[in-house]
Amino acid sequence: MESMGVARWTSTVQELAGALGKPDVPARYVSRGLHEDDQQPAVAPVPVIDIGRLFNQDGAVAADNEEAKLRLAVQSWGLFLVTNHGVDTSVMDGMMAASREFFRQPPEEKQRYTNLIGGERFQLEGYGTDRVSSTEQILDWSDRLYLKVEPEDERSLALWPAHPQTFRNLLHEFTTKCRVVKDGLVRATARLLELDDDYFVDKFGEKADTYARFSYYPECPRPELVFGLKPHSDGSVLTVLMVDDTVGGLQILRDGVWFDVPTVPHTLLINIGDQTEIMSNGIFKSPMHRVVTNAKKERLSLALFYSVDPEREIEPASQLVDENRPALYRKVKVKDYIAGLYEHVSQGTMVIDTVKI
Ligand SMILES: O=C(O)CCC(=O)C(=O)O
Ligand SMILES: [Fe+2]
Repeated sequence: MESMGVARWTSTVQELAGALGKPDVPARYVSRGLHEDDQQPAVAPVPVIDIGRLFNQDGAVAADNEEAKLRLAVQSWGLFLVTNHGVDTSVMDGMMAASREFFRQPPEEKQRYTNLIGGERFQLEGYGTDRVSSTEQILDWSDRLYLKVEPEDERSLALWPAHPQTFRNLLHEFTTKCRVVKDGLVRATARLLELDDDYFVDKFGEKADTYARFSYYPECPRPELVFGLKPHSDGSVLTVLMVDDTVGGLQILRDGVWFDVPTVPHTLLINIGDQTEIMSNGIFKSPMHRVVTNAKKERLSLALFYSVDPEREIEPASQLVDENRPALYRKVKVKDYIAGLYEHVSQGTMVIDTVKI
């Protein structure tokens, strides 16, 4: 479908934003009505967890306290901030600066990493816009650089920016440190569910894949009409997110109300993904979130999506299923789930609904 000329959308949002001389946006980007929900959202009081303490089982009292915060976080918002995470501030700042520099390059430089094969067939990895499957699809006000970072031997280094020169090393360093954060968090999550500590670590498998998504949100002349990213939940087990600390935009839905997610320099944001919701049999929910646009400032984020080996199947943990709480999700192959996710995201629907029993 996307290879049909009619569905193609070759201009990136950045080019479009740069070319716009008047305060308007093409109709294809308009995804909400004027004044639909124009009340200033409250800031979500999401927990801030010191994971140095959480992971340190020797300091039992301190760890208990952090574990209580984690329990609260995953049972309420499904999203939390982490400090003391072991990723050097120089790596975080360097990675953000290098990504900004990548997106600031002229279009022809970035096109060397294009996500369109032969100029038209969409592939997951590379630089460009999201997949455009039909002319009816409402588009998001963001460009992306999407790269597989794990397994390391499956990296397509040709699509990793060579400029700035620091980019590749920083991304390698960042993902190496974030892997430790992810492993510790899935162990802590398993403990909360009274599963073996390594329950999720083992589920991931040797061929588990991790994708990095750099999102670039240009200034948008009509932020009240256009989303940087439409409401969605992540298809991952969990997502580690590093956001611009100078401009907000991420919002989270709770009980039908949208809240701003706070930004705190040098923290990482963690959100639970659909694969955890399925494996925890719905005890932990994958939160709906979205990104709003900003009229005056560009914004950047980097998400790492941690997923189970695509060839494996996931289902609710048998320990979490009994006659009082039957399985709420059916077994699904991860590869099929993720393929469904891309389809649903482009149509603005929820893939998790397709596996609910
Ligand atoms: O840019 C952000 O803050 C969030 C990005 C996000 O939700 C995603 O990439 O799935
Ligand atoms: Fe997301």
